[in-house]
Amino acid sequence: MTNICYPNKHDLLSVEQALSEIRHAIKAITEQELVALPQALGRILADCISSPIDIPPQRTAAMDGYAFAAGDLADGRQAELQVIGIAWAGKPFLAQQAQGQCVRIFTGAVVPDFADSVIAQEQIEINGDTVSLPPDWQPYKNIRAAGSDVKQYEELITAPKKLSASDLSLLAAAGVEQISVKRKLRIGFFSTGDELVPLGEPLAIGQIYDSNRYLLAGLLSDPNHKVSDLGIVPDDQLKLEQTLKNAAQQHDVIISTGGASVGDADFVKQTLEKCGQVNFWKLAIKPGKPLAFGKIGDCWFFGLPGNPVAVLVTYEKFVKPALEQLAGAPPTQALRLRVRCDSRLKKSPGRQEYQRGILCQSADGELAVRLAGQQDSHQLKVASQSNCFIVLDAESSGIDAGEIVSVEPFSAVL
Ligand SMILES: Nc1nc2c(c(=O)[nH]1)N[C@H]1C(S)=C(S)[C@@H](COP(=O)(O)OP(=O)(O)OC[C@H]3O[C@@H](n4cnc5c(N)ncnc54)[C@H](O)[C@@H]3O)O[C@H]1N2
Ligand code: MOO
Repeated sequence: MTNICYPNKHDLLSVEQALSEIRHAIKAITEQELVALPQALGRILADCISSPIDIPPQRTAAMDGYAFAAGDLADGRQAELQVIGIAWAGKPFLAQQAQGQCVRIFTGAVVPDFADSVIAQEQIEINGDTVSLPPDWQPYKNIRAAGSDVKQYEELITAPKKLSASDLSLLAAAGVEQISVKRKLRIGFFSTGDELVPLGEPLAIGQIYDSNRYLLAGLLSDPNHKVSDLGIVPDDQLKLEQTLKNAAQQHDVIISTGGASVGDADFVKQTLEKCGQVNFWKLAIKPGKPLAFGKIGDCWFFGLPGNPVAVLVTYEKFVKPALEQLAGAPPTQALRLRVRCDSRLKKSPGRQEYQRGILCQSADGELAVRLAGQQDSHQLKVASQSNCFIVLDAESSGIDAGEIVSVEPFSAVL
């Protein structure tokens, strides 16, 4: 029998210390690739882009109506104008105009050179081929100047930025077809555990279905990721070592779940130590305490705990920001709200807790949160019913119903 030294609670790193360790360790990839605009949604812009053209390229009408030269008319007086042609969007009116004449014009059409004003059709009266302007007509209205959205050579989007639908629309308006983005991260993930069975097979006694790989596949779904599912690895140190070494050759990041704790079949931390380096292991967070972070060759490694809710929390708090940083994305942070909590929350001081909650908004806009259910870290149904984390500081010893708490809604970032 060997003497074993069990780590105690004083070995736990705080959430802030762990995030700072990750921030200092990880450097963004520098490689880029060109993609066509429709493929750029959600990708990370690598270089700033300037507009090759004015947007809009010419002066255009903002209303359906009539284009005329205000200088032809006496201020504040009713006026009759002869309609001499039509300017359509895409089919400009190119002929000359004489004093007292105007052109029928539609929204988006180029405003003829002679005109400096457009009046909306609701404001005029039509008499045959003339229109009469009301006495209160106003000059210089309803014309969008060339470049009034963006001037030629003006910067359209500053890099780095995760490209949104509005960004793609802006780039398309400027005629930009190819976009330089950061290359995708190659990410491999696997589950460890002799008890795990893939979907489609019957369960023998003691076995459970591997749910973590489906959780991770969903969490990792992002246009900046090229993800490989490496399956289930048994609780066998040699097999784990081989998997880690092979996967490290082909990926930027490997993520495992399970085997991260201190049981006799938990080999993740010691295997990481053998194949590479351990930057940290064991955090003052609940759930998610036995999280291992390190490196094998050039490949970053996250050994997440096996409990499914601990996977959710450690992915959101540590893996997600690490992947964003590695991918060269601008940093984001979870939106944190201070709201009333309608449940009593139990907690022992020591670890920062991410309890699963349900955030609601009343008809008058007031926010309140309640506990989604029991908080054991195997309870996936409660996680599935929740829509936010209720964040309790490490020192907190719980709260009474009615107190104000910090809440992080899922999928809301700043
Ligand atoms: N003596 C101690 N025991 C434990 C500690 C501790 O500090 N001292 N920490 C506990 C905490 S906290 C966690 S979290 C777990 C994590 O342990 P492991 O990372 O080693 O995870 P496993 O033991 O492999 O599994 C834990 C639990 O999760 C189930 N599991 C694992 N993988 C999957 C999967 N892919 N899909 C679904 N469910 C999975 C597994 O069957 C276990 O029930 O350790 C505590 N123990
Ligand atoms: O961190 Mo564990 O995830 O408390 O169960």
